[in-house]
Amino acid sequence: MIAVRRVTKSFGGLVAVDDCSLDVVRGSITGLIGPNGAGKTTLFNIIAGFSVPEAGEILLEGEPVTGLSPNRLFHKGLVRTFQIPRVFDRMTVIDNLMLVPPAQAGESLLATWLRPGRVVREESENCRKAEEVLAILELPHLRNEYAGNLSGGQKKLLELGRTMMVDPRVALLDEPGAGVNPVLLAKLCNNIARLNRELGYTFCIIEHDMDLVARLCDPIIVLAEGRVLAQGSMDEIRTDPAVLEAYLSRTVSRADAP
Ligand SMILES: Nc1ncnc2c1ncn2[C@@H]1O[C@H](COP(=O)(O)OP(=O)(O)OP(=O)(O)O)[C@@H](O)[C@H]1O
Repeated sequence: MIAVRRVTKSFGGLVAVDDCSLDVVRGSITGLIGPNGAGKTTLFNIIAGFSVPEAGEILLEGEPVTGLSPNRLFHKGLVRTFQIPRVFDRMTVIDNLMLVPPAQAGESLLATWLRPGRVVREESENCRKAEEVLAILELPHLRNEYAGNLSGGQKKLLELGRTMMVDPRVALLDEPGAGVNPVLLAKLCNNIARLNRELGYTFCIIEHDMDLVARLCDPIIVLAEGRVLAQGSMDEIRTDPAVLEAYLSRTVSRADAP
């Protein structure tokens, strides 16, 4: 689904992603893990068009997409969420969902005059889809709540819901579990697994919560210093000496820090 080929990105003298190549296989829930500063978010930003690499290439189902804007990639079915959910606080939950589908006729003043039937049809289809998403995520009771009043975990569910509004081919989730209470986390995991199993969504997930990774992800790709250090199942990763070394050395160096 996604091929990263020899991608490099630096900030000043610091090489954040270093000649990195990896694949996200169609239909998988691929985990992307690694110590702080390993380059995970930088790589996500490059894949989703928020940042342009100095070298290398990104392919989406074989098509070169390096440097395309997030908007163009969104239209090609690639969506991403953020560690801190980006929802519209002053809009209701249902409006946050209905706003997502691209190029709605109702956004054009001319279309509302010339093709009112089409605008109404699109809007009601959009509303039906949003209600369906709310039902799947078990959020109908929050339908008319302002997004700004939701808890952090509920916002993460809403953000997942926003990706579902466009039936993405692949969704990149940045730390979906961070700051989410255990009850909502279980719900979030169930939904990701279900979307993968029943609707065939491909996911690539950055996550520090190893329970979540073990529960959802296969394969798991470990990044360290901007490169792929290891990949495989959780059992393979857990016992890989290079992976243990990368995590342990970080823990030790942090413990040594003043
Ligand atoms: N905009 C930027 N300007 C300068 N340096 C940056 C920038 N973005 C990232 N970096 C640096 O690049 C390196 C990789 O950062 P990145 O955020 O991609 O790592 P990460 O694996 O996502 O870390 P974490 O798990 O802590 O989120 C880090 O050393 C970071 O300080």
